[in-house]
Amino acid sequence: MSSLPLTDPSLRLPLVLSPQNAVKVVTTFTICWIVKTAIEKAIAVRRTLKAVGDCPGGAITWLHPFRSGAPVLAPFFPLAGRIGDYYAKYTAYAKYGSTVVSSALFSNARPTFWVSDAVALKTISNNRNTFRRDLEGYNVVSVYGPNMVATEGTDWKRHRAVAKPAFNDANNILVWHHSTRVVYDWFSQLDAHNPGNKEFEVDLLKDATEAPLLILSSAAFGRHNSWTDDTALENSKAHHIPFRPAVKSAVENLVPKILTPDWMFTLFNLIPVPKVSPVLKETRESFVALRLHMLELISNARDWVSGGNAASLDAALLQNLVQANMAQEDDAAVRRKLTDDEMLSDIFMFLLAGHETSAHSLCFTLILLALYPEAQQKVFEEVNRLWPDEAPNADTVNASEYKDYMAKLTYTTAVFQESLRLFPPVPRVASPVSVDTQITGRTFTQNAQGKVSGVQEFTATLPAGSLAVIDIIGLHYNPIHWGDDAEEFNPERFIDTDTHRWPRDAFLAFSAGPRSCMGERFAMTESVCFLANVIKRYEIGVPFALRSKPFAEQKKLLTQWIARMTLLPTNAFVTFRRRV
Ligand code: HEM
Repeated sequence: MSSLPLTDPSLRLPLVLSPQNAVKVVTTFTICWIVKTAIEKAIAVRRTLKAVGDCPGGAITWLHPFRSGAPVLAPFFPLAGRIGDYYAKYTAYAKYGSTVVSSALFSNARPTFWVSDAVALKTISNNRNTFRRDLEGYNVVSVYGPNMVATEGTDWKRHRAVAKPAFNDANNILVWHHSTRVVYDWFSQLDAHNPGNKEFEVDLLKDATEAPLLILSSAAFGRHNSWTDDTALENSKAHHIPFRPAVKSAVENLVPKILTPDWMFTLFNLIPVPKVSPVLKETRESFVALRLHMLELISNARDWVSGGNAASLDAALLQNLVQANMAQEDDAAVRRKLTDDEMLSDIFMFLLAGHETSAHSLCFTLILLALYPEAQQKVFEEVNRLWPDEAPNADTVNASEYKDYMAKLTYTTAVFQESLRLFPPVPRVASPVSVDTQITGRTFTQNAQGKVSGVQEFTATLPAGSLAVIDIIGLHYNPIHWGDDAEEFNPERFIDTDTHRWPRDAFLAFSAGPRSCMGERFAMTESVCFLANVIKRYEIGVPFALRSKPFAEQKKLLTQWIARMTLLPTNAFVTFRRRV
């Protein structure tokens, strides 16, 4: 009997794969892995959709709505009107006939509840033990370290306790004073370039967004820069990028900074690539320069405090942060102590939170006043009643009367609030759910004219681990709270009368509850002061090129926005003409 010829090479296993076979094996493995992952995900998503129970919706959201890619892809995805679409406002809720709708997040099969109901949102905002902070989503604002916005629990309380006392009445007086100074400084520039009462075009993003930064730098940090003068306070050794451009550039380039690993900055510096290398270089340099500027602010403030001059430092916020950093002796002070990183990061966070939000809101408000001349006329008449002659300028203003001014500028305030309702700078906030809980939503029917009927309460059960979305823009367009004309600009809705009290709980531009905006009074004061002064001096119009277009087209174009750190208006142009 002959044995098998085991030594025959044709019968040996191919221990070394040929390149073609290797490609085949890798491809097969990859396909198997993709199919397996897709099946697992599909099963997990199905299970998640069951977990959302009877809550209307039950859609799949493909992108995590609060991670870096989401705002960038927002103009294209999710598709128009779908749950998660930034521009859908209330459309998705109207589609499902419910103020709370559910979806399953594909990436991690997380049940997600989108909420546009004032009652449910009050529960969410006030119950922070159940509805937590989405800390991972705030990594983007923690480039310099941990800060108030990106912490919770005792750490957050410590940050908040240090900063909060600075946002008092005395600070609002400073805010009014510096807002007047900054706005008059701007007027001198505008008038110098546009003498007489010739009508001229203003690029609001370029020209007006500096104002809140200058006001914040002065009233919070004691840096009294002017529009043209960036160098007066510069200590030339360290910063070749002055403070204002450094802040602006850092804020604008925050997302690229977070998404780009350090080695890429180095690589693109060594190998210059057109368009990429210059942006990365500018990003890196502005963050370095801003750090140096903030350290300089801190160092000056420390000198003041240790020299016993703290009380005369007209920057309460900076003073509080620095004192909390220097705290050493008694227990109470030590409990409030801020580390160097925390203090630096809080300063950056305030520059970020207190600048773009107000700046973009002012752009939208001026655009709305250009589009609605009747509203502009009412603001003008109100301001004229307050200041029948000249409006007080930086030298003549008595800022301690700011409360009286604010009380008399109710229509101007209503215009700004209506602008915040229509274009909330922070359109949505995420809140992970820590334990099984319930919220009250409402089902309804809505006819083609937008009329709502048949409103009925229902209970949505949110399992632990799900995500609640505080849908500020959805809430602001909810007709149950704001009426059938919720899409329209109507400042009167913010004015209380004997028969109408505007729905406070349905206005979340500044959020609500313990994590609400610390700078709300600051922002309202600076914005009302800014608007009153601008309208007293100038008549605002729509850009020349749009004058022949129908109103709907003008409105559509001028109010376009994209989602960035805050809602960013993309066609912020108006005309100014000096009133005689
Ligand atoms: C129109 C202007 C403003 C709007 C619409 C606005 C809106 C908001 C919103 C919605 C939040 C909550 C964000 C979240 O939970 O993720 C917030 C938080 C905050 N805002 Fe504002 N803000 C404005 C101006 C300001 C100003 C001028 C300052 C400071 C000078 C400021 C300081 C803060 C701080 C420190 C927080 C964090 C509070 C905390 O986490 O406890 N904001 N703001």
